[in-house]
Formats: sequence, C-alpha cells, structure tokens
Amino acid sequence: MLRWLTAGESHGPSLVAILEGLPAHVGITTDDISDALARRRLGYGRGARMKFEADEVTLVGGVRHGRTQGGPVAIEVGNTEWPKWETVMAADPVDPAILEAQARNAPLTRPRPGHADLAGMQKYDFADARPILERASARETAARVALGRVASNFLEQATGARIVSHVIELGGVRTPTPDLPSPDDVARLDADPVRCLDPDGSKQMVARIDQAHKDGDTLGGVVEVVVHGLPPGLGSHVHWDRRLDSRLAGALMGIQAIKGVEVGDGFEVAATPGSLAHDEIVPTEDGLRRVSGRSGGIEGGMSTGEVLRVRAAMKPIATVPRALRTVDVATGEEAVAHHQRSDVCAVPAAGIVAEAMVALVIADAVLEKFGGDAITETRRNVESYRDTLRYK
Ligand SMILES: Cc1cc2nc3c(=O)[nH]c(=O)nc-3n(C[C@H](O)[C@H](O)[C@H](O)COP(=O)(O)O)c2cc1C
Ligand SMILES: C=C(O[C@@H]1CC(C(=O)O)=C[C@@H](OP(=O)(O)O)[C@H]1O)C(=O)O
Repeated sequence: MLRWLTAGESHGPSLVAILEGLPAHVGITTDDISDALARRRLGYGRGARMKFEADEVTLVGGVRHGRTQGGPVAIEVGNTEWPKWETVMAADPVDPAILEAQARNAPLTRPRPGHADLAGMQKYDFADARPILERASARETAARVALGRVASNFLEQATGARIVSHVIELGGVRTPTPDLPSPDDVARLDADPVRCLDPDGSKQMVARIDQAHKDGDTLGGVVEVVVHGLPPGLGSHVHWDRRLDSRLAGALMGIQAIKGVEVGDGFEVAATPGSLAHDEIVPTEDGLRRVSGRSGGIEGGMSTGEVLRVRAAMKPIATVPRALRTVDVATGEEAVAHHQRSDVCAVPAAGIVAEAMVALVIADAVLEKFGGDAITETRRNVESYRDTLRYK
C-alpha cells in the first residue's frame, strides 16, 4: 500500500512531501522531479509568481545513488520568495523585530468568495484569512507533482505504463473531437501555450485568456489524463472503495478548484442509448480488444487493459481581479474581496497535477495487485500475470 502526505504553506520556507510503500530500486533523480515541476509552471495565463518561482528540489530521504531504498521517500520543494515573507510567516518569531513587524501586519478580513477563506476562519477560529489561504493555496500542488513523478517512474519501470494529459476545454472553447495524446506527444503538448493538441483550439484558448485578462476576469476548463500500457485487473468490483474509478475520482476531486470528474465519456454516455454507450469486445490478432474507448478503460471498477482516460473540470480562478462582493468580517460592512496577484487561468497546470494524482492512485493499485519489495519482484509479478492471463 502506498501512503503519501504533504505539508507546508504557500509563502512558508518550503513544501515537504513523503511517499511511503514503494519498493527498492526505483530509479529517480532530483532532475526528474525538477523537470516535472517545471512542466507545472508552464501554461499561458499564469501569474507573476510562476515566472520567478524556482521550485528548488531536495531529496532528503529514501533515495541513494538515484535509486529508492525501500524506505519513505521525502522531498523538499523550496519557496523562492521565503526571504520576503519571513516576517509574515515565521514559525518561531523570537526576534523582536519580527514580532513587531507581525503586529503591524493588517489581518485579511475580506474573505474571497470561491476560496476556503470564510469557512476556514469560522471553522478554525481565526480573525485573519492568512492562515487559511496559506494552506488552501494550490502552491501545495508542487509537492504532489514531486511525489507524482516518483510514482510515475515506478509505474513505467514496473509495468511500462505511461501517463499524459492535455487540455480539452478552456474558457468555454472546446476542442471538437479531441484526439487521444500518446506519450510521444508530451514534448509537443508541453511546447503549446495551453497544452492543447488542436492548433486552432489552442489559438482560440489563448485569445480567450487575453480577453479575460483585459476584462479583469478569470477562466476554468477541462483536462483529460490518459494512461497507456496498463494491465487489466487493477482495482476491483468487489467493494466500493476498491474500485479504481472511485479512487481516481476522489484523487482528482482532491485537487484545488476541481469541481467535476468524468471516467471515459462520463456524462455524455448518460444521454446515449445502451447500444451505443459501451465498448464491444472483438477477437483480434492482438487478442481480445474493445472496439471503442467510451468506458475510459475501466469496467466494474477494474482497468480493462485498454487506454485509461479520465477528465477533470476546473472552476475559474476564484481571486477575480474585478473583485467580487464580500463582507469585511471585522466591521460587518459590505466590501470587495481582497486581491493579490493571481493566475488568470491555471488549467494547463491543473493537467500536470492531475497526471500526478493519477500516477499515485495507479501506482498504489499496481502495488496492491503485484506487491514487491524490490522493483524486480514487482516487474516479475506483472510479467508472469500478463503471460498467464486466462484470456488474452
Ligand atoms: C495549479 C493551480 C493554480 C491555482 N492558482 C490560483 C491563483 O493564482 N489564484 C486563485 O485564486 N486560485 C488559484 N487556484 C485555485 C484555488 O487554489 C482554489 O480555487 C481554491 O483553493 C478553492 O477551490 P476549492 O473550493 O476547490 O477548494 C489554483 C488551482 C490550481 C490547481
Ligand atoms: C504558487 C503557486 O500558485 C499559486 C496558487 C494560488 C492559489 O490561491 O491557489 C495563488 C497564487 O499564489 P500567490 O498568492 O503567491 O501569488 C498562485 O501563484 C503555484 O502553483 O506554485
């Protein structure tokens, strides 16, 4: 079983992340993790911070000479801006100058609609939104992407499976019938400003972001994550919490601002007659194959061995420059929400975060099915399962 945790605030010294339960000998380097974090910083429409945020990675435990050791993998991702925020965020303000500066800091009392601010202030009994927004911020997704890269290295090395995401809708612009990206498309997708495979769609999306920026507005969209090369039988039909689809949906919904998840054609299938809604099975030279991929490669809560495909819908960024109405909780008066620099759109970045969450869930399902204390053992178990499948 894989377990993972993250800690840290948006403007604290660093984020930390721990992944426990991986076998030994998974190849992973600081450069691999830095590359994954660089992909998350890309994407047209992100705010100023992504231009200078360096995501300084330190592997602080569990990896030696580029290989996991079987113990928990611990990763630290430094926040470049820490020196500027030290007075606001210091954990142990023993220095009187820091104490004085903290006392001078005005509390944030105009909670932003669409954020955790107000419910968090109520729940945790704060008169300042700062402690809530610091942890609610999607800065935390840098830690998940770091863990996701470790998980996807394991997945590829143990099973050969590879993950890729793309943007299929942004600001209401939807690509007509999105082609499924292959792992070979990753470089092309990463080079596109909005990580969209369709050049016309990409242009329209960029124009939509420019318009929203001019209008003081923000945008959301839909990302799709595709996994190639999985064996059948990950997850199970026998209990709700062992279903691969429910585990993927929970993990994707756990990303900040994700408000909907689809497995395969999801909501569209609900409006389609049964004769056209499923994936018929035919014998081929490659063995038993589905003629279509509407189910997203999951049936009965298990991977089918076909391409796995899930989607996540992101709401527009909630810190809207043309500020939304709120109440100043210090006075009870009507006010506009506080606003600091913010993204206009973070849908392409959300795709990278979604890849990470999918990698973690599937790596967990692979370990559950195939076990292994060394990756050679996991790989051997995967291969013998594939070789001895009752029906191929
Ligand atoms: C990659 C990424 C970047 C984000 N950037 C911002 C941002 O700059 N400003 C903002 O207000 N919200 C941003 N968000 C969204 C907020 O974190 C999110 O709306 C907030 O946590 C409340 O969403 P929830 O109701 O789903 O928790 C971002 C989300 C993601 C996934
Ligand atoms: C820092 C990141 O995203 C941040 C997510 C975020 C939010 O409210 O979620 C608000 C912004 O942060 P700041 O308030 O410091 O400008 C984004 O830049 C990141 O993704 O690494």
